Amino acid sequence: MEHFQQVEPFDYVIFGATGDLTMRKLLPALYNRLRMGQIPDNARIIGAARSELDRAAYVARAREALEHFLPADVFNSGLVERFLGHIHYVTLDSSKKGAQWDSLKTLLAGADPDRIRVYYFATAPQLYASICENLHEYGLITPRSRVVLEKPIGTNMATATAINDGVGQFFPENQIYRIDHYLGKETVQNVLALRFANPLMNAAWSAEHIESVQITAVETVGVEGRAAYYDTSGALRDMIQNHLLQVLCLVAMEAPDSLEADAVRNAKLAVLNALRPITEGTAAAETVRAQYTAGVIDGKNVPGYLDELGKDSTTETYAAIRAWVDTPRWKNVPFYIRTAKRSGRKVSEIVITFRPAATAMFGATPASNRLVLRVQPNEGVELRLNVKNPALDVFNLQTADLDTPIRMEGGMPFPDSYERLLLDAVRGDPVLFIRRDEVEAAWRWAEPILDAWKDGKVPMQTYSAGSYGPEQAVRLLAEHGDNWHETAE
Ligand SMILES: NC(=O)C1=CN([C@@H]2O[C@H](COP(=O)(O)OP(=O)(O)OC[C@H]3O[C@@H](n4cnc5c(N)ncnc54)[C@H](OP(=O)(O)O)[C@@H]3O)[C@@H](O)[C@H]2O)C=CC1
Ligand SMILES: O=C1O[C@H](COP(=O)(O)O)[C@@H](O)[C@H](O)[C@H]1O
Repeated sequence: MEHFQQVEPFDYVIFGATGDLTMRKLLPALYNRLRMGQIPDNARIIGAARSELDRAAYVARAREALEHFLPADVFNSGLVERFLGHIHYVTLDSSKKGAQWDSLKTLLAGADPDRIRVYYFATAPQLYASICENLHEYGLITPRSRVVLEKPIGTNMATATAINDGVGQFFPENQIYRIDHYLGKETVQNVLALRFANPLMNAAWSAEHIESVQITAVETVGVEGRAAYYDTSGALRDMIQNHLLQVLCLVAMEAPDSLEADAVRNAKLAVLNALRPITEGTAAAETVRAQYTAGVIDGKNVPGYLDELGKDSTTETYAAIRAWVDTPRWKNVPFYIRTAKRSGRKVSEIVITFRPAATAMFGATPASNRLVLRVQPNEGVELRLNVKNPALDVFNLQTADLDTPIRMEGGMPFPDSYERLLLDAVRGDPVLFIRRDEVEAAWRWAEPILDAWKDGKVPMQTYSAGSYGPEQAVRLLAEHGDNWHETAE
């Protein structure tokens, strides 16, 4: 049975409290932690946004959101009312100074000054610096305050640096928690357990035995209600610069000395710094970008990206990249990364393909061992082995998949990654959050790719909604005799 430990009393101030992220993810996550007995009775969740609402009106919105976003078997009206009792609201334009900040100050002053304060920025990143400036000016930053920054941390190196500088002027790095919800996913954290707690894996975890690595995160949804954001972002900024590079780091890093935040972050940073730059000259060979056209998903017709947007756009909804980690451990091992909106399936997985056995004793070369870490859905680990085919009287091989689901006791679904991360910030545990130098190293690698795309060095491909993606992405692997995991079935 997992043990959820209560945390110290806290005030969680959410800037952007009326927005999609708060309603869809943050409030349900905090409610679930209350259900698990983790939220102290006197903890407060303080919403802040410009909308002029009193506490009752905000609580009514929060109740509606919980009704809408929580699964029916998790929604318990008694517990929901208890949860709503923790909620407060202040109307506040965080870009401006003025009396509204005094209301927040008065509310916060009602608790012990040593109480943990988490300021969660679930609002536009352009506001982060001014929120911090105001928090400082109104005396709201205490030694036990921390700030959680939602992505995107910038759209390129310059804007990321500006955000980091703006926040860093008022909060030291050890009080800044840059959230990446992929790091809160159980199977992503399991990469560390699998690699470093199993000598069997650890011994084989290098170019000597590994032929290639695939990291996939594809989804059936399109841009939903977020077209305005997504069209200025695209697949590379939305998923690869952050989530998938973080996953790549965990797969590729050297063993950290401990699970302390800086040990893990230093090891990840070394990987980011070792990523081979993709330049205007190599982008066409190493990257593929594409937009979805109309298609069918789950039996339903869906429009193409441009029709959904209602205008022309050069934003990619699919990206595939062949990345190289230039360290002795990963010499000549391609890391294939891909992400897509409107794919035919929702899958996030890490696939490690091992080199085939170098033996002639079975006639044909045995199939490569393949390790699949299923991040979602059906979290689990799958290992393809060669075994003797018992059906024949000649000695022939067949493959057999060892498949272990990873489940909570009692078959309960895993907590949403936000649940863990929100409370890690309360506990002051930054190991699953990203340090400034990691964000900037990721931009140093990603930005030249975006530049090459903007300069037209890589043609925009198309793929039908519901398909696996553009043909060119298949070729990216075929050049090395590889194929994407689904095409191998
Ligand atoms: N939605 C999602 O799934 C995800 C979102 N994110 C990130 O989270 C952040 C929020 O996203 P999302 O919830 O979708 O955005 P929304 O546009 O839905 O919400 C924005 C929120 O910010 C508030 N706001 C806007 N301007 C101000 C201001 N000047 N002062 C105070 N509050 C303000 C809005 O409320 P009001 O108008 O009342 O002021 C609203 O509560 C963004 O950085 C986004 O990139 C990251 C990952 C996923
Ligand atoms: O950060 C984001 O992630 C989601 C995908 O997350 P997942 O946990 O469902 O895999 C993606 O839909 C969204 O565009 C992106 O901003």
